[in-house]
Amino acid sequence: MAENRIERKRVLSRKSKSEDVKSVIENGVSARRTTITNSNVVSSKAQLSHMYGSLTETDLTFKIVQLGDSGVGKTCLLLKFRDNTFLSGNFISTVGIDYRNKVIEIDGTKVKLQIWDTAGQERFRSVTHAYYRDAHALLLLYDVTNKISFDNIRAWLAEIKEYAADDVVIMLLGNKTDCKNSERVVRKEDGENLAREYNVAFMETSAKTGLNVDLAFTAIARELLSKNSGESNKSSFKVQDYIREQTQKNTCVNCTI
Ligand SMILES: Nc1nc2c(ncn2[C@@H]2O[C@H](COP(=O)(O)OP(=O)(O)OP(=O)(O)O)[C@@H](O)[C@H]2O)c(=O)[nH]1
Repeated sequence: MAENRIERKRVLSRKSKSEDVKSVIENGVSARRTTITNSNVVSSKAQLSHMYGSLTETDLTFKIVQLGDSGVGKTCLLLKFRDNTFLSGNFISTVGIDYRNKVIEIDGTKVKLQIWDTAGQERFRSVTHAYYRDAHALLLLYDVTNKISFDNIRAWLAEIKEYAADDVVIMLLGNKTDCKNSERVVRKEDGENLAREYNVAFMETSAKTGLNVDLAFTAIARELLSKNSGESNKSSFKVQDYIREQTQKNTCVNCTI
C-alpha cells in the first residue's frame, strides 16, 4: 500500500533498471530497488537473487547494517565502498532503509556483503530496529567534527544490545577525517577509548577521500569469515590487530613516496 511505502534516498534511485543490470554484469553487484516496504523485502530479495543469482555466485553472504546519527556519512561510506563515488554538496537524509550488495574475494572465498544503509533520524528508529536482529555485523558511525554524534554512540550501543543478536560483530567508525584539524572535535584517542570500553573494533575513515573505507568492510568480512569457520573460538583472527597491521602498512607506503 502506498502509505506503507518507504521512499528510498535520492540520487541512489536515479539509475535505471537496465543500468543496474549492466552494473551487476560489470561489477558483480546487485541492483537496487526503488521502494522498500517491510513486507516486500523478502520477496524483492528473492526476486533479485533469482534474476541475478548466476551473475553473483558467492560462497557466503553476510548482512551488515550501518547505524549512526543523521549526517555522519553512512550513505557516503557505502557509495564510496561500492561505487568509489562521493556525494558532496546538498545533504539529503535517507528515508527509511535501503541496501546494496558488493561481492569481495578474501583468500579465494567469494563473499557477498549485503550492506543496509539506515536512516539516522529518530523518526525512523522503529523501522530500522527490525533490521538489527539478523545482522551479522553492525558498522556504527560518528562524525569526528560533530561531538553530539560521538556522545550518542553510547545510546546507539544500548539500542544494539536491545535489538541485535548477542554475537553480532560491531565496528565503531569515526568518519570525516579529511576535515580540517580546526573542525575536528573528537580526538582519535576518544574513539579508541570508547571502542575499548565496549570491546568493539575501531578505526577512523573518510568517505570523501576513501581513507580506510575498503579496510573497514574487508576487516568486518574477515572477522565474519573467521567466525563462520569457527576460528574466532581459537582466537586466531583478531580484527583490531588486522586493522593495526593494515593501517601501519598504508602509513609506511605513504612514508616512502
Ligand atoms: N568532508 C566529508 N563530508 C562527508 C563525509 N561523509 C559524508 N559527508 C557529507 O556529510 C553529509 C551527510 O552524508 P550522508 O552520507 O548522507 O549521511 P547519513 O549518515 O547517510 O545521513 P542520514 O541519511 O540522514 O542518516 C553529506 O553532505 C556528505 O557529503 C566525509 O567523509 N567527509
